[in-house]
Order: sequence, then structure tokens, then C-alpha cells
Amino acid sequence: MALTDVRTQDEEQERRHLADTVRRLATELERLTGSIDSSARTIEEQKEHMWINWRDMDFAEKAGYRQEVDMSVRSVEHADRSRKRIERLLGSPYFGRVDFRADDEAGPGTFYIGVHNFSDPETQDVLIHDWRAPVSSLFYDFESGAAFFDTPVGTTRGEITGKRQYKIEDGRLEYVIESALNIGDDVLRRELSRSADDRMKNIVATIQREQNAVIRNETAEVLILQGVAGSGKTSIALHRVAFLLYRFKDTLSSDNVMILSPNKVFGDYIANVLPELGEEQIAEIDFDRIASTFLAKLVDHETFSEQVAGLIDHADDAVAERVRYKATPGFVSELDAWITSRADEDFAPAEIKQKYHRLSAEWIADAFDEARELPVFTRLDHVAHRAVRSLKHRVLDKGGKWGSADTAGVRRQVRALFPHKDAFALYKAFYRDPARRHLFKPRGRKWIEHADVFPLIYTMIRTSRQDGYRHIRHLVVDEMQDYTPIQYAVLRELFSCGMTILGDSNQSVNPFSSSSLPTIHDIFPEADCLELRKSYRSTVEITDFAQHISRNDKLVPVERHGPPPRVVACADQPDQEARILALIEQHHDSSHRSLGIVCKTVAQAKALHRALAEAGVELTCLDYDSTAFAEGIVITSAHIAKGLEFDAVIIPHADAENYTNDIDRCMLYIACTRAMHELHLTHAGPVTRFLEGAGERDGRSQLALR
Ligand SMILES: Nc1ncnc2c1ncn2[C@@H]1O[C@H](COP(=O)(O)OP(=O)(O)OP(=O)(O)O)[C@@H](O)[C@H]1O
Repeated sequence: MALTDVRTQDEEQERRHLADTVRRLATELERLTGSIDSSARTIEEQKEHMWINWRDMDFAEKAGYRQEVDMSVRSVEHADRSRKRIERLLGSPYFGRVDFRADDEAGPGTFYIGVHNFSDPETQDVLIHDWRAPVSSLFYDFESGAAFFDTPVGTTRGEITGKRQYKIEDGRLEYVIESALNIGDDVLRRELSRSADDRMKNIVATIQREQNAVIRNETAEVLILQGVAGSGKTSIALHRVAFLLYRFKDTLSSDNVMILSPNKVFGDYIANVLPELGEEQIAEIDFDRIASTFLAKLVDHETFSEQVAGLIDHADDAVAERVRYKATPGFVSELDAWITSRADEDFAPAEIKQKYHRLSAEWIADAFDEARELPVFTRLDHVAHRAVRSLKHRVLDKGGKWGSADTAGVRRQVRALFPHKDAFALYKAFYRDPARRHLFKPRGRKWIEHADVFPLIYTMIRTSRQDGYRHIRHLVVDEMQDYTPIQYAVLRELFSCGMTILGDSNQSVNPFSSSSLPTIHDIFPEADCLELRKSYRSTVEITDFAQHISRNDKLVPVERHGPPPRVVACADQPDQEARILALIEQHHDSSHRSLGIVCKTVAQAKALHRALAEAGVELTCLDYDSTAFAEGIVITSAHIAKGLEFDAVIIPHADAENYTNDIDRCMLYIACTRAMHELHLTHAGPVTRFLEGAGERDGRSQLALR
């Protein structure tokens, strides 16, 4: 046991307690396995019986039998979920303990805290408390002394007389420490110094107090979380989902929760966290998918990555102006007001007739007025529906015939009373105003720029009733700074549910189309806004270095040290590749597992990928089409690396030409803050001004340059 400050006698007791807990868990696992096996056999028998006797059964018997089988299957599924939880607990039954004496009780109770609840099957005593249970908040929120926790039936007050933290792996006690303070710094530092596994991990054992406040916030319908790079925003959002699923288990299931992630690689990267916490993985969506769902049959469009690549490579002023205009809150209000007034201003009631029967302009105006709450195209459908019904009645009453051509004829006439054929036509009409004409530049009749994608979808939603995602009751929006007000307007229309919206205004990577925190707050004025300032991911040296690129006075790094970042000057491109190969070699010899080579653009990443692969390096290139995160060495762009992390990071092409403007600065900042333990930057030609005076220089190569 490497780290222990618990006295020998207590240590012995702890070992005995662990052995006892593991024994009870193993017994329960055995019992559950036996019961699952026997239930599975029963189901097989039930099915066989049903199969043999199916013909002789009447309807009620069949229904009864089916119900019986369904019930057995459900109970096996339930037992199987419990079995998985016990299996998870067997490796590491608990990570914390709180000794708490409630004011109205004589002696202290001992509460062990783990990833799930576990009760003694015979006595029903709770042996392990789920980290989300009310009593467990004592562990996260208090030091020793007076403390309280809230339960659904009231507040329990008392005193914490002791707190311990454990590291148990494969059922073995690695260490136990007495931690009067909130989640001891030693344990946190140990956790942070570990090597990055391939995917994001749960952090239940070391959740910090400020993070716990976000996770356990159950009152905010919409919660906006602004947090510095590496402050645990994404981890916290996923733990919050797990908490809400536990707290509202009777009304909320994983099917009702969705995460809007920036790309599929990120989605894959975070996919382990909820299953590790014993919850089902939740569904994911991204804006690209929303775009294709809406526009698939209507119009082709530039993709988001094409827009980003275009703007990073060569920022054309006119394109930039269009993107910028459509990314303002003012644009949403303008478009919204314009859409709203179309019904009043453009609808021209007139008489319609079919088979010598007429409906007057007044009749049409009344029918249109009647449905004023509906979006305009749904409203027109309503008028058409009523008109068809009325005329059909009259025709049939007079002994005439009514066919589908008559219905279509009436519909056509009603539609003709409104000058815009569909949402796309209406959206285009918005730009007929001379002041706006230059702001819409479709390339061809059926192809729009990415900047028009969400304004058009918004127009579609505001003009025809959509089903949306009604079953979703909670939406997590990650990288909030990357979405424009019009995208938020689309989200608001599609998801009328609780939301956790998180991001960092210092990490906006979308040229001319990012949203600031005040803008997002204006869109969700009802939201609770919380902030995380402590940064956990990187060593102090890496964090200080990144601060040089983009200063954030609010950021507080966790005290953890490592080698200073190195800026390696190279004589030319071949020399740069050679230096990168040497750094990769060095990485292979180190204890680090993951290495990210983060370029400014995907094109640069692809070119370097080719060169390194030819030199025999095994590595994965992640681009906008990638769907899965990869282990080992990854090469990608800053845009795609956002949200990911690596033990070590190499940033090639850190020269003055490559990193010049504010967008580049942001890309460089994001690339640097992906590193947990080590950071290297290479450049051929003068170094970018963003790195002047930062990091340690590589003397040999600087000599080579001279
Ligand atoms: N309380 C904690 N205990 C242990 N590790 C933590 C804690 N909080 C955060 N971390 C670690 O810090 C790293 C950063 O977390 P995460 O990716 O959730 O941060 P983020 O704020 O979303 O980062 P970014 O915005 O820079 O992508 C992860 O490795 C995470 O496990």
C-alpha cells in the first residue's frame, strides 16, 4: 500500500471490511447468476409449451401466456442489470467513507460510497451507498465538522467525525487515506497524473465541491456551464445526466436524454462514461445530422467542415460578411419578425370555386383567421381542409361526384393565395429586400452555403408544424460557444425540454460564427449560469504556456508539475519531419500511452499523416468523416481535437505564417490545452508571434537555423 496515513490497526480493520464486502458481493453474484440461469430455462420451457399448444389455445390463453413470458423476460433483464452492477462493484466496491452522526442519533453511522448501491440481501442493510444518493453528498461537500444533507423528505443535520478515501483495484486495497479535507489533493493529483486511457473515464471518486454543485443541481430547467479548458465540463455534464437519471428514475430514462456533440469522434470518445456509471448510453445527435434530416430532399448544402476549411484557408470578405451577419442575435429577430408578418402581409384571401360551387373571400379569410396560432403553411393546410370539406358536402348534396382531382384543385387554389410556394421560397424572398440582397449567394438553384442551412431550417420549423424530438426530456449541448443564435433558435423549437449547455468562450473555433456567453444567456434568460475556473487536465507548466497564447485570469490550475513545453525550431520542412519522428520515438520509450499530433487544419494533418506513415509510423488520422476515436498515436486538426485529450501533444507548423490571426490563435490555444503531461511544438521559419517568450527553446535547432 503506497499511500496510507491510516493507523495500522484501522488499516487491518479496513482490509477485513473489504474482504467481508467482497465476499458478500461474490455470494450475491452467485445467487443472481443462478437465478438468471434458471429463469432463462423457465422462459425456454414457457416458449416451448406455447409453441406446442398454440393451436389449442383460445385468444385469452394466448394473451395470458404471452404476458407471462414478457414478465419473465423483463425480470431476467432486471436481474442481469443487477448482476452487471455487482460485477462492477466486485473490482472496486467503494472509494469513499463518511462517518456521520446525525443530531438526533447517539452514535455515528458509517457510510461507504461506491458507484452503485448494494444492500445485504438478508438484512437489507445498505452496505454501499450510490455516489448519487443523498447521504453521499456529505463526502463531496463537507470537510469534518458540522454538515447536512438534503433528502426528498427534509434535511438531516449532524457532524462528520471522519472521512476516508480508498483506491481499490481488482478487489485489492491499493491505498486508504484519512481525508479531513474535501477530496484530498493527494488522491486528486494521483488520479490526474495517470496516463490517458483511450476514452473518457468517470471521475466519481474525486468530484470536487464546485463540480458537485453542478452535478446535483436539480432545480435548473436550463443550466449554462462556462468552464475553462480542462475544468471537467464534459465529465460533469455526463455525471449530471447520471445523477438526474438516478434522482428521477421513475420518470426519466436514458431514452429521454440526448447529447448534442460537436462531431462523431467526440461522441465515441465520451461513450464509456455513462455505462461505467451503470447507466445506458444515451443517444447522440449533431447539427450535421439535424441539417440532413431537414434538407435531404429539399436542397444541397455546403457542409460545416467545408465552411470552416474555406474560412481558415482564405477568408473572403464577402463570405465572411454573410457568415457574420447570420451569426448575430439581430439576424434571428429580423428573420423571425419577417416570417411572422408574412401571414398578415402576403396572404390575399379570394373567392375559390370547384364544380360551380364557391367559397367567398370572407369565408376564406375567416377560416385563415381561425387558425392564427398555427405556422403559416399548416394554417393554409387547415383552410384547404375546411374548404374541401365544405365544397364536397355541397357537391354531394346536389347529387354530384367528388374525386381526388377536386380535392387537389381546391388545395391548389388555397395555396395560390399565398405567394410563397414553400419554406425555401419564403426564405429566399427574405433577401429580396435591397438592403439584404448581397447577403444570400446560393451556388446554383438547389445549393446553399452553410450559413443559410440553419436559417432555412428555422424558416421550415416556423412555417410548418414539426414533430421535433418530443420524447427528449433533457438535452446536453457541448461546446456551446460554437453554435450561432439561429442554431439555438432551432434547438429551442425542436427541443422543449431541460438542457445542460456547456462550453468555453475561450475555445471558439468557428470563424465568424461563435456565440459569447452573454449572447447564449440572452437566448436562455431563464437559465442558471455557473462557472468552473479550476483546470484539471494539464500540468501547471502546460497551463502557463497556454496562458501565454490566450490569457484567462480566471483560470486556476491544479498544482501538478511536469516538464516545460518545448518549442523546437527546425531548419526546414524535412528537418521538421525528422524532429517529429524523433519525438514520436521518444514517446514510444516513455510511459505515456496516447499522443496527439494536432495541426491547424485537416489538410495539414493529412499531408503530415502521409509523410509519417511513409516513414513507418503507425498512426490514425482523424478527419471530419471519422466516426471513432483511436488509441495510440492520433493526428488531426485543432477543430476536431476539441474536447479530446492526450498524454502528450505535438503541434507542428507553429510558424508565423501558419498562425497569424485571431482564429489561428484560438486553434493554437485549443491544440496546446489538449496535452495532459507533455507538449512539444515544432516550426520551420520564424516562430508564430503567439509563442514569443513562451516555453523552452530547443537550442540545437535554433543553431541549425542560423
Ligand atoms: N474532479 C476530477 N477528478 C479527476 N479528474 C478530473 C476531475 N475533473 C476533471 N478531471 C479530468 O480533467 C480532464 C478534463 O475534463 P473534461 O474533458 O471533462 O474537461 P472540459 O472542461 O470539457 O475540457 P475542454 O473544454 O478543454 O475540452 C479529464 O481528464 C477529466 O477526467
